[in-house]
Amino acid sequence: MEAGNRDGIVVSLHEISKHYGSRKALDGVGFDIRDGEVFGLLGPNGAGKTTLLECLTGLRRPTAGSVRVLGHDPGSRAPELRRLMAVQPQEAALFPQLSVRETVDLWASVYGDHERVDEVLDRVGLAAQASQRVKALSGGQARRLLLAVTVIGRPRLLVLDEPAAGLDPQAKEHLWDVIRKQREAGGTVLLTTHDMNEATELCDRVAVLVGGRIAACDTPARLVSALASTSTVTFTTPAGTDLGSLDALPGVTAVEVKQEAEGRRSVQLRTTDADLTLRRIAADERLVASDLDISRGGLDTVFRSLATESAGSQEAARTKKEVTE
Ligand SMILES: Nc1ncnc2c1ncn2[C@@H]1O[C@H](COP(=O)(O)OP(=O)(O)OP(=O)(O)O)[C@@H](O)[C@H]1O
Repeated sequence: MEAGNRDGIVVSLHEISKHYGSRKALDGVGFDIRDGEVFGLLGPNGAGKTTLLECLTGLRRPTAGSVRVLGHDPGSRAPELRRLMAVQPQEAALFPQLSVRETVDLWASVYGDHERVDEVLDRVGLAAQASQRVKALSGGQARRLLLAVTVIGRPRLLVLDEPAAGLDPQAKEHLWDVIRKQREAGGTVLLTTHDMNEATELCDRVAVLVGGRIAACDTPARLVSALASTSTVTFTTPAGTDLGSLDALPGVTAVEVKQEAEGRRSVQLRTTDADLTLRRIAADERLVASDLDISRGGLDTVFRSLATESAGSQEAARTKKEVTE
């Protein structure tokens, strides 16, 4: 095992705050990332995700708190850390005149131990473009190349800021494959994403950052079972049907008519017991219900409620402060 992660902790953040003048971008953030985890950082625009990644990769110094990455202070720019942690570079780091293979060869030459160049090109979906010049690549292809140069040195920790942004579905598959291979090889991944499906599919744990604070941190499944308690049930019924009985069904918290057309009415219910609600609707002959459907709460439901709740409580705290001042 590598020095610095004997306790199985690759990243350790404790009470991190970062202020830009009077703006608090991060406010007492703390969590650990374990060896071999794919860890997702989620949060609405402006939540502080990039700032946190910058503190973690040594690009910024936090105003307060401590960061350890593989046993090092990232601000120290330890050469050991540069070898162990790979951060996806910006497009400006690429030389337009080089070919795709020459680019990856060049990055590989920096590392003593590295993956086979052709194997990595294949993994990111650029095998067919290996001889093409960088300047002739499309935006999505250039992002694949950036991913290739990030993983070529077999990093212990891979840090990716919104890696899926701007990728087509096939390129996303390649990205997910790269991330899964990193985990299979025993590596750790930290990524930010706005895609809840991606977070659910890929991440072992996620932290939801809202207004510079951690609103929740757990596995996607545990967050969903703890926080996304309601599901949506929809069905259609003949227009004019009496819907009065629906409110009284066990678990139902809201009933809404979504649409009425051609003698049919589309009804949507929020419920904490989707299976029971569905059975009762199907069994109620007066409803003549058809097109019954359930949409269970997922990580997107959790995300929306955490973002709204935290934004609401921060607004309330600000108002209270203004009132008392
Ligand atoms: N260099 C800076 N100077 C001043 N304020 C900044 C600076 N960088 C970020 N901020 C502010 O800090 C807050 C957090 O920004 P950050 O870019 O970390 O958010 P983010 O979660 O990455 O957002 P996004 O999802 O939009 O990329 C925002 O309010 C932003 O305006």
